[in-house]
Amino acid sequence: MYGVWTPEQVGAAEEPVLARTPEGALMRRAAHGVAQVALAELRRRTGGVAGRRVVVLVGAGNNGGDGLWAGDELRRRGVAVTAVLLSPDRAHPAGLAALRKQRGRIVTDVEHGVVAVDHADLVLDAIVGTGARGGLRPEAATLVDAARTTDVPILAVDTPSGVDPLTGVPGEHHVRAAATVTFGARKPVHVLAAPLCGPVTLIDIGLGPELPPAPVDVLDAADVGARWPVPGPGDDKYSQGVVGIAAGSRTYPGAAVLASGAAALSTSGMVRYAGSAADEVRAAWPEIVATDTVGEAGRVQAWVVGPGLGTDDAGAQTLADVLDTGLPVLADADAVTLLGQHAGLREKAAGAPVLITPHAGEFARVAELTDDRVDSARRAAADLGVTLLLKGNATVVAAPDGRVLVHPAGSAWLATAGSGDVLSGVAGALLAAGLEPWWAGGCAAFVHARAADIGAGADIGPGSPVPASHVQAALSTAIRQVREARG
Ligand SMILES: NC(=O)C1=CN([C@@H]2O[C@H](COP(=O)(O)OP(=O)(O)OC[C@H]3O[C@@H](n4cnc5c(N)ncnc54)[C@H](OP(=O)(O)O)[C@@H]3O)[C@@H](O)[C@H]2O)[C@@H](O)CC1
Ligand SMILES: Nc1ncnc2c1ncn2[C@@H]1O[C@H](COP(=O)(O)OP(=O)(O)O)[C@@H](O)[C@H]1O
Ligand SMILES: [K+]
Repeated sequence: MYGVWTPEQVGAAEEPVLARTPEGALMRRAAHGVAQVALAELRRRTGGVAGRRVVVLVGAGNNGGDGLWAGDELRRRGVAVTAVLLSPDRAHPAGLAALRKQRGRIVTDVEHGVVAVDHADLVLDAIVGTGARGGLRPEAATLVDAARTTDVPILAVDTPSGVDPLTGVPGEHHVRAAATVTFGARKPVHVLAAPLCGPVTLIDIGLGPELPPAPVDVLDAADVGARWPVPGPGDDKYSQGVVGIAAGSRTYPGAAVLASGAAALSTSGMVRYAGSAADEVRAAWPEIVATDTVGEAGRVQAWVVGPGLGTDDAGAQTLADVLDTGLPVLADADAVTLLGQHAGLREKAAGAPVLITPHAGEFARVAELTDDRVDSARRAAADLGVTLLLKGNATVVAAPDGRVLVHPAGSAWLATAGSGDVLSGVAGALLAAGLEPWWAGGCAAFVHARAADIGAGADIGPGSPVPASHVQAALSTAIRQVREARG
């Protein structure tokens, strides 16, 4: 597990470190990290460094200072460095003097900057970092667009310019980095907009002791593998936690098959299905015990309710029935919509071990969703008194006590119909096995995204579209992989 800190928290942690270190030392350390990664990128992409062309886009703040000092170091290694100053009068004075001394080329107009970008082997984006406010200004936007048009690789300094460091929301013009070098701590943008950052290298600048507890956690494979429920010698089919699935309908039997099958693949105990798609579930998964109603289902240790359920009175009654059991409940899809429609159902859910899993549209039915997805999820979880998993390329899981984790999917192959049904089955199985909702949501999101990459072949190559039933089929491999990763 690793932490993510807000730009504000990182800024506050920097202050005491700046106060006890020689002036400029922190920036030099940061810039050294940038230069090292830039040299590695040049070697990897062009086979060498001497004579290679690097263009540094330099903003007026300390982010620009990082870029200038990195340019100085690259010059010393024989790289042809051009710095494009976006605010020539305000460029970091010491960094600029250092680069001039190394006979770096300095350009102060956008036209020449665009020509330099066109001929670059690598661009360093040092336009703006944690001090970003609003969308990129016109000159910066022109240069960023030029880099995108020529398809030159961009190494982002701290954060990709034009992407909000706190929310990860990209402005109209923004950098899409091939890689990012960040300092002191990872920031939300690195996990909320991971595809715009590329692989992120973290440079230690000594902030560790000054940082507060991380407001956002990111799970790794070992965290998930260590918690995945597996049977022990004394277990039987009941003792591992039986999961009940109340999903699907005559119109949407597929949701029931996808959720139930995913649950069966996620734990080795037992899955019960209750609903009007019992025939379809039995046909696809003979090991699942299927009945027509929740009342007939027999004992379970957690319920999944909602996928393909319908939002009519019968759906509302089913949701009420499972909430009344007091067992852990995973409420997805139509169950989220029903929670939005009925205050009485929200009351039943509040304070109970409930995990709700809305996509953005469903989220808006239960709470306000702003650009700040982490803050929105945290507030909604606290207000509703449930754990909330907000779906998307970066999944956000928020507990009512304020804990938040983000899982960056890595690819977008999950953007396919029915994949959410698979997630609900996985998370429900984990709830039944006794994981608390926050961990169940986080572990399920991790394995789900891994299964999509395996199903798409994105783990071994560029990948190809993967239907939800193949995501479901890849769950076993994904679970084996996380179990192999446990410490
Ligand atoms: N502190 C430290 O010890 C360390 C800090 N470090 C580095 O400092 C960075 C933070 O530096 P920072 O605070 O100077 O802010 P920064 O990101 O350069 O941005 C401010 C400048 O950008 C401009 N600007 C703003 N918005 C803009 C936009 N949309 N489009 C275009 N321009 C925009 C804004 O202009 P203004 O509004 O003033 O006109 C101002 O000039 C941090 O990310 C890390 O890289 C490392 O060296 C490690 C040690
Ligand atoms: N662009 C994307 N990148 C990665 N994952 C995505 C993307 N879009 C959606 N997902 C994931 O795919 C799943 C879709 O769930 P959902 O919207 O409920 O679909 P359905 O209702 O069709 O099953 C969620 O797990 C979500 O996080
Ligand atoms: K930047």
